Amino acid sequence: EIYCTGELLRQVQTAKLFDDDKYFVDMKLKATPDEVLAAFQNLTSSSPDNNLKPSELREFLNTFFEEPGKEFEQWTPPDWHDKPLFLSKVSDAELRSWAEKLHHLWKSLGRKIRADVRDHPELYSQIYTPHPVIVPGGRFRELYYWDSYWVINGLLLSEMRETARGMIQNFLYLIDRYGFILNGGRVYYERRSQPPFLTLMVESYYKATQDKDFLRAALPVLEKEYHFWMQNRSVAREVNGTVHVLNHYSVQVGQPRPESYTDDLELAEGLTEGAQESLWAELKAGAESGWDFSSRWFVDSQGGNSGTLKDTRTSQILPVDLNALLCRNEKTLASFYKILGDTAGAERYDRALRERLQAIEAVLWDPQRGVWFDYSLVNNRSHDAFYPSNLAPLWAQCYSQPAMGERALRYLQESGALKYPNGVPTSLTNSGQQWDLPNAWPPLQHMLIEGLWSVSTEEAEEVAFDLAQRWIRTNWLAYLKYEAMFEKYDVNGDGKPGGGGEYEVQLGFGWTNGVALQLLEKFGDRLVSSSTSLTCSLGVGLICIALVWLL
Ligand SMILES: OC[C@H]1O[C@H](O[C@H]2O[C@H](CO)[C@@H](O)[C@H](O)[C@H]2O)[C@H](O)[C@@H](O)[C@@H]1O
Repeated sequence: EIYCTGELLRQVQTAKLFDDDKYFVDMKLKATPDEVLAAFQNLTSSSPDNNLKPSELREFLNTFFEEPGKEFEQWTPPDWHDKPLFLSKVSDAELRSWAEKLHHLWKSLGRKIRADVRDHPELYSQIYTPHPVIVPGGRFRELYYWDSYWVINGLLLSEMRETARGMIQNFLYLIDRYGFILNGGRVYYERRSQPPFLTLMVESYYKATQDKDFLRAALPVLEKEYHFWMQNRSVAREVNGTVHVLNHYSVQVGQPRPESYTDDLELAEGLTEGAQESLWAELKAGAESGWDFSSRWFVDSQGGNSGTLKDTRTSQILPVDLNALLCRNEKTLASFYKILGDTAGAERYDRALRERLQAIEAVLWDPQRGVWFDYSLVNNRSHDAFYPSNLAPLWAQCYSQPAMGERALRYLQESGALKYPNGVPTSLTNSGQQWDLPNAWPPLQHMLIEGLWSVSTEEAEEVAFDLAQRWIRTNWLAYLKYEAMFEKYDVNGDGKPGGGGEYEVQLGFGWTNGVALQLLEKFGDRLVSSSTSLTCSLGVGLICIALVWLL
């Protein structure tokens, strides 16, 4: 009550005292929850209809709440240092100096939670975690689960191993406490997770440090998270007499999201109570997917993949990327057991991996189109729209025949998604939602580029490099214009931040910086900052060389 549900939350949010509903639920209490609720009850019982006027609510908040941000103390990552080695891999001088600036940004995104949050958790929506974190930035003041994978990879390139290790330890702590990892570090995120990337964070850390003791300590906790997904987020499907188990996002909480309360309330206006509850649960499942929100989760009355936000049915879709991610988790867990010499453990996850592969190929792989599609449980058929997530099995290396990789490349080339100057859009549908055209998101670009690179043919590697070049160029151009990094970008225009959805585009930005650093490190010997040279990289060859020479 107060931060997640109840009358106080309802009255404050519907009075729209702040531009963003997240503001109120991030405020700190000045008195105990009981005292605050009793004072509220007192006031409302003496007001007409038990409703306070906006001015009374404002006064009430001034008395009992502090502005957001009081939960952190000043902190600079102690392992930050000038000139990490990877910078020397970036040949283009302008990109190298920009990479240095990105490396500096970790200092402004670092947060340490005050001990008072640990000692008086009832006064905060912030959840205490023992180690400092790198946050996404802007309105996202707290840690976020899947964002942290790209942040940690960036930190490891920046040689900030202590900070990366601390972030992983926070997640292990959250699993011990909740049985799974929350969407983000606030009490209002307590009932949902996000794409399960912790095992891969540990893999990145292990690759950088070879620390077997850390791996040994983490492994039982990683297994616990894996079981959470298998026990609470799985569905069985029979195909040709064989039962396959696949995973989906699902949250059984039929109330508006506290941090976007009025959006959810307004969207559900006019629906029956049951339909409202089910829509709110589906929106929360959408948030759990990390793709909040997208036409990808729309299921219309005919069972097709069109509609509006009101048609969100996330739990009714078996998503390609979630299953590819779990497949990669299974492979990685098996490899951890092998490293630690535990053959039985390795065999357990090798078996899970074999079963996953069969399930993905039976239910999600489309042999005609040569790619993987999300599967709808509403009418037991695929949703064949384009999403970069359709190629996630490449990134996870979760497919049985090398030819499938080449076919998926062909699918991508024929999809129309490669025609945009700044990267691959999240979908080809402009729904006004932020996980749709024209937005392109850093994690999706990175997974696609890595996936194509892993196909290992010259053609696939060239497409991967070309996408990396386009992405770096748009990030860099936007940085030149705004001196900022954004959570998402527009696939059109010259360095244009993304838009749409329920909040303003945010600056900072954790995963964007992590992805840019990874691409700069991987392709640093070839990436260029100027558009003349970009045309060269796009294959205009000799004419281009002559042009550069003339200029
Ligand atoms: O407040 C609205 C929603 O905001 C978050 O989602 C978006 O930002 C996250 C942090 O960068 C990112 O992980 C997610 O993919 C974005 O869509 C939050 O995670 C949602 O739960 C929340 O409802």
